[in-house]
Order: sequence, then C-alpha cells, then structure tokens
Amino acid sequence: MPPVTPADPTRPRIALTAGEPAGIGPELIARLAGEDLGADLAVIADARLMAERAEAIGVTLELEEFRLDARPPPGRLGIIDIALAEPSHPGSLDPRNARYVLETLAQAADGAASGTFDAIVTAPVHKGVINDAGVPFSGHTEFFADRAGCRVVMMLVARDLRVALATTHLPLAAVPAAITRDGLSTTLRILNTDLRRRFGLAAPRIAVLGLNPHAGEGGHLGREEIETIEPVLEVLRKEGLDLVGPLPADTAFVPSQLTGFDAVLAMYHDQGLPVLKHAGFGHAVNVTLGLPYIRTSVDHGTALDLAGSGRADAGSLRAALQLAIELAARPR
Ligand SMILES: NC(=O)C1=CN([C@@H]2O[C@H](COP(=O)(O)OP(=O)(O)OC[C@H]3O[C@@H](n4cnc5c(N)ncnc54)[C@H](O)[C@@H]3O)[C@@H](O)[C@H]2O)C=CC1
Ligand SMILES: NCC(=O)COP(=O)(O)O
Repeated sequence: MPPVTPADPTRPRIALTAGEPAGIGPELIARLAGEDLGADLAVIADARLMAERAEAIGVTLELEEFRLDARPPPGRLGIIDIALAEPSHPGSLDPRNARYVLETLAQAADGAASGTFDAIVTAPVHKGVINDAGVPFSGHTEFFADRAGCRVVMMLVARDLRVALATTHLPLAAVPAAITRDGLSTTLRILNTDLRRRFGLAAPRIAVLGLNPHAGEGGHLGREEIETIEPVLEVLRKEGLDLVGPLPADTAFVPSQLTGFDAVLAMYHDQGLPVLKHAGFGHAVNVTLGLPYIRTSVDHGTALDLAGSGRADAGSLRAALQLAIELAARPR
C-alpha cells in the first residue's frame, strides 16, 4: 500500500467528468493526469475505460479511489468509478451508455452543490446520442442549471475575449421568440454580476449585439432590437450596468470596435461562438455563470474522428482546469 498523504485544504478539489466514452474526453484526461496543476482531481468515469484509453494513446495512468481525507501520491489520479452500461469503442457511439454519462454529471453536480468539490470541469458529451437514448438533453449548461434550479449564462473565454450567449442550444428558428425582455434582463444581470464576482472586474463594460443584420436597420430589417433589446438596456443602464448596444454583429468583433469591452453578449450560439473559436480554438474555455459553484469546460466537442488516436489536443482541457482553479481561489 502506498503511503497516505492527508488532504490539503489549500488545494481546490475538482470533479472532472470524462464525458462521452467514445469521444476524446477520457484520453485527454489521461494525458493530463501526470501534470500537477495545483488542484486535487476526482475523475468521474468508468475506471476500466480510463485505463483502456490511456493505454491506447501510450500514457501510463495509475488510478485510485477518490477519498475526501487523502490525496493520491504524485502521478496517481483519484477516481469515482461509475460503470459503463456497455463496453465503449473509440469513435463508436452507443445510446446504451447515455445514462452512464448523465450519472457522471449528476454526481459532479451533487458533489459541487454539497461542497465536496470546489469546481466541476467537464470533458465533452455527445448531445445527440443522449437524445437518441430517449433523454431530452441540450447540454451541460442546461443540465447543471436544471439540477441547481437556477438561471445561468454560457460564456466562452479566449484570452481577453469573452463571449456570452443570450440563448444557447436552440434551433435557429426558435431563437427570436426565445429573446424576451425577462430572459435578456436576467442574462445581463448574471453576466454583470459574475464578471464582477468571479472575474474581479469592478465595472464590466458589455457590448450587446443586435439579433438582425445591421441591428435591425432602424426597424427595416427586424424589430427585436426596438421592441426587446433597447428597452432592456435602457432599464439596466438605470441600475448602473455599463451596456453598449444593440450593436451590428458583423462589425462588433472588429478589433478596434472591441477595445474597452470586457465581454460581448451575442444573441445566439452561432452569432458569437464562431468568432471566439476562430480566435482561440484549442485554448478557449467555456464557463457557466450563475451557478452556485464553478463549472468550466472545453471549447470543443467529442471529436469522434480523433478518439483513440492520441492526436487530440489537450490544450483546452488544461485551460479549463487552470481557469477553474483560478476561479476557485478567488473570494466569492
Ligand atoms: N462541452 C461539450 O460537451 C461540447 C460537446 N459538443 C458535442 O460534440 C459533438 C461533436 O461536435 P462537432 O461539432 O463535431 O465538434 P468537435 O469539436 O467535436 O469537432 C470539430 C472538429 O474539431 C476537431 N477537434 C475537436 N476537438 C479537438 C481537439 N481537442 N484536438 C484537435 N482537434 C479537435 C475535430 O477532429 C473536428 O475536426 C456534438 O454532439 C456536440 O454536441 C460540442 C461542443 C462542446
Ligand atoms: N458550443 C458549446 C457547447 O456545445 C457546450 O455546451 P455545454 O455542454 O457546455 O452546455
């Protein structure tokens, strides 16, 4: 038996979910397992799967059962072992493992809510296969929000560019109706609060994009700016929020226009995220704001085409861990 090292209360404890078993999540975690980033990690995954994927990419991985009162010795990784329903093969989705994926998320959420973990970091899940298994599922963001019973905001960070979303995983046709005064006010309040509380920005300046081309062209190309976005900004400015917009989205990301803004609020997923990923894919981080705990994630998906090959880049997972550790260290 290796010697037991008592837990160190100064090191954050982080739940790390391995995500879709047929994707790149397990091997990215195995790749980072040997690095001490300054936190104690509890991987929530099937232990045999983790060992198989480590072997597939030629990485040595030593696992031991996660304990609250002790740290694994250097080079070993704490694990909360959740059994797969069926053996998983790289690149090959199996809906029978969807419940396993959801169980890993549930254990992470409950552990963070109870204070066992200081933060959750998630490797990618495959949203489609969970739905194929008959479970309606839009994403981690919505799953953790539902479980915590609160409203949240998705924000991706690539160096000094922060892009938050007013709507998340919705068909494009459903977006206009989903942008309501209530929803937008809540999103902006959460964004403003968490930029201050978690990111230490004393008075965040937020650029708010329009929904339509040219921010509606004075009502000739859509009325959402006039009827929904502008009235919300007017009310929130009176509360002291520093909001600029609605801005035409096509020029808002021109570097000279972005100067001075701490974050951009895009109205929908593919209005904001392509720009963010163009700027930072491989080291960007997805953060869920508004939760009672910290949750970060990678900027990429399950990359089934790379699973098991050892060619997937662990940069975004490392960045997600580093940001979670940094946020956990801040007073809240
Ligand atoms: N945080 C999460 O759980 C996320 C999950 N997804 C899910 O992932 C699934 C697949 O989504 P796609 O749109 O195909 O995006 P994807 O990010 O999995 O793949 C897009 C392209 O990027 C490459 N790529 C992705 N990660 C990489 C890495 N770490 N290193 C090198 N290359 C990498 C892939 O090989 C592929 O060519 C979907 O079901 C989607 O919902 C997508 C984004 C985030
Ligand atoms: N494109 C971002 C994404 O899909 C991540 O979503 P989530 O699973 O973190 O909610």
